[in-house]
Amino acid sequence: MNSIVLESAGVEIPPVDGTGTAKTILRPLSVTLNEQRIAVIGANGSGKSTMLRLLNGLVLPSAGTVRVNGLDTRTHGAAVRRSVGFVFTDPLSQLVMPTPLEDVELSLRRLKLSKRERRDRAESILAAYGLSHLAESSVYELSGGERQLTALAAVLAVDPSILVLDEPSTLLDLRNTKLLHERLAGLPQQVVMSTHDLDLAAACERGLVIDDARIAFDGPASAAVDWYRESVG
Ligand SMILES: Nc1ncnc2c1ncn2[C@@H]1O[C@H](COP(=O)(O)OP(=O)(O)OP(=O)(O)O)[C@@H](O)[C@H]1O
Repeated sequence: MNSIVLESAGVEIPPVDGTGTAKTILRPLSVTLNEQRIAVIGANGSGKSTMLRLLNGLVLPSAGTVRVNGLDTRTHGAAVRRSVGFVFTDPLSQLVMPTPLEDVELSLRRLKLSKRERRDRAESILAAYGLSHLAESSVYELSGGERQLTALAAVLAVDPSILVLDEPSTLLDLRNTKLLHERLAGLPQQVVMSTHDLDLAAACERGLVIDDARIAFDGPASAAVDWYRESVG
C-alpha cells in the first residue's frame, strides 16, 4: 500500500520584489493519504492544484514536509517522480513530442526496452484508450479531450504506483468521461485527483474539500460531495 504523508506542509509565494508580505496559497496541512481513490474538490482558486503538485515535488512546501512512501519530496524529488505520475489539466503542458505514439514512446524511454518492445507497448496503451487511429497524428490536430487521454496514456505507460490527476475530465465529452470513469475504476494505482466532476469524486473512497487554502472537510467521498454542495448553498 502506498502512503503519502503531509506534515504541516504549507506553501507561500514570496513577494516578487522581496518586499511586502508573502502570499499563502496553501496553509499548513497534516494529512496521510493511503486510500486507493481520493478526490480533492472545492472552489476555483482554493488550492487544489497546489496541494496535488506537492505530492510529486512539482511544488515544494515552504514549511513542513511531504513524504511519499517514506521519500521526502525535497531531497528525493527524482525518485518520487518515478513513482508518482502526474497528469496536468492542460495536456499541452506535458505532451512534448509531435505525435501521441512518439510521446508515449518517450515516456517509455526510462524502461530498458528494445525499440520494438517500446513501439508495441506504446501501441497497445494507445489502443486501450481508443487512440490507435490518432497514434501518428500531430498532437496539435487532436481535440482537447483526445490530448487529455493521450497525456493520461503516456503517464500510465510507465506504470507509476501513484497517479495524480489534476482535473482529468475537464475537456472530455460524455463518451470519453464514461471511458475515463471505467479506466480509472480498473487501475491498480493509487489515484489522487482534483475534479469539478462531482460524480467522479463521489465514486472515490475518500474526499477532501479544499476551501480558502485549507482542508475544510475530510471524510468519505460521498459525504465530502454533500458537504461541498451544501457549503455552496
Ligand atoms: N506560482 C504562483 N504564484 C502566485 N500565486 C499562485 C501560484 N500558484 C498558485 N497561485 C494562487 O494560489 C491559489 C490557488 O491556486 P490553485 O491552482 O491551487 O487553485 P485550484 O483550487 O486548483 O483552482 P482551479 O479549480 O481554478 O484550478 C490561486 O489564487 C492562485 O492564483
